[in-house]
Amino acid sequence: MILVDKEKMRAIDSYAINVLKVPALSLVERASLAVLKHINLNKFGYFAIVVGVGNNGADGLALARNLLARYKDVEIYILGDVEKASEEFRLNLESCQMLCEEIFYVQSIEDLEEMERRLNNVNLIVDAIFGTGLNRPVTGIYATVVSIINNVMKYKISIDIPSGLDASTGQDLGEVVDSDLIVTMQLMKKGIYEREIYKKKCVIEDIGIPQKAIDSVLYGLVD
Ligand SMILES: NC(=O)C1=CN([C@@H]2O[C@H](COP(=O)(O)OP(=O)(O)OC[C@H]3O[C@@H](n4cnc5c(N)ncnc54)[C@H](O)[C@@H]3O)[C@@H](O)[C@H]2O)[C@H](O)CC1
Ligand SMILES: [K+]
Repeated sequence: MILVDKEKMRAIDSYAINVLKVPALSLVERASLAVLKHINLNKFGYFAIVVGVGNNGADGLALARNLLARYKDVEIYILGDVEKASEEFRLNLESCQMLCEEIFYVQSIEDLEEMERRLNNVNLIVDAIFGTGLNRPVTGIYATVVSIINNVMKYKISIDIPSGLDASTGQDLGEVVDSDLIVTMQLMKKGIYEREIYKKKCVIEDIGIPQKAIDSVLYGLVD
């Protein structure tokens, strides 16, 4: 099994997008559908999607859009400054705004209290806060939200990486989302594989990153 650290994964993503011209939006969409296929829509109907403002969050918003497309009940919780959001995040947020009434920008203590209250009513929580972009300890409102998510007994899915885990070292950068399932994109991350508690609940999904991107970055194979 190929194992990559976050630097290598980000280099592969970048090669696919910038050299092989794979649209980033396509990768985000494929990531969202890769998670959707692991959700039993006959069993789960009321979702909380918790997003950061990077592309992990974009994956989460694309998943929210696909659930809303099926008239599922979705609440979206946004952490961070949307002004700093990625293009793929912004495009998916625009569509979610047309489909979803329940979009919450979590910034204050009152917002956190409301979130904690509302999470008791959903039956599946999606963690799309941080992926391979996590680059420092999780603190402040992010840490509080991870704790809120971990304290509510609901089925949880983490997109790509359980938020709080360093995808390269496997180090907990603060409290880590204690998800029931981790759907990691394209390649197994070293930080997951080296921690049995995460490895045993992680599935790998192909999101259409060309093998040529992987071979070029990992083995230097170029035409
Ligand atoms: N890159 C691609 O083509 C694809 C990526 N996918 C998904 O995107 C994430 C990586 O996205 P990125 O925007 O680089 O970073 P994150 O979304 O993981 O992080 C968001 C943002 O958060 C900031 N940040 C980092 N650490 C902290 C912290 N401790 N506290 C607060 N904020 C923090 C930092 O600025 C980051 O930029 C990848 O995991 C995939 O889920 C697609 O799946 C496929 C295409
Ligand atoms: K995540």
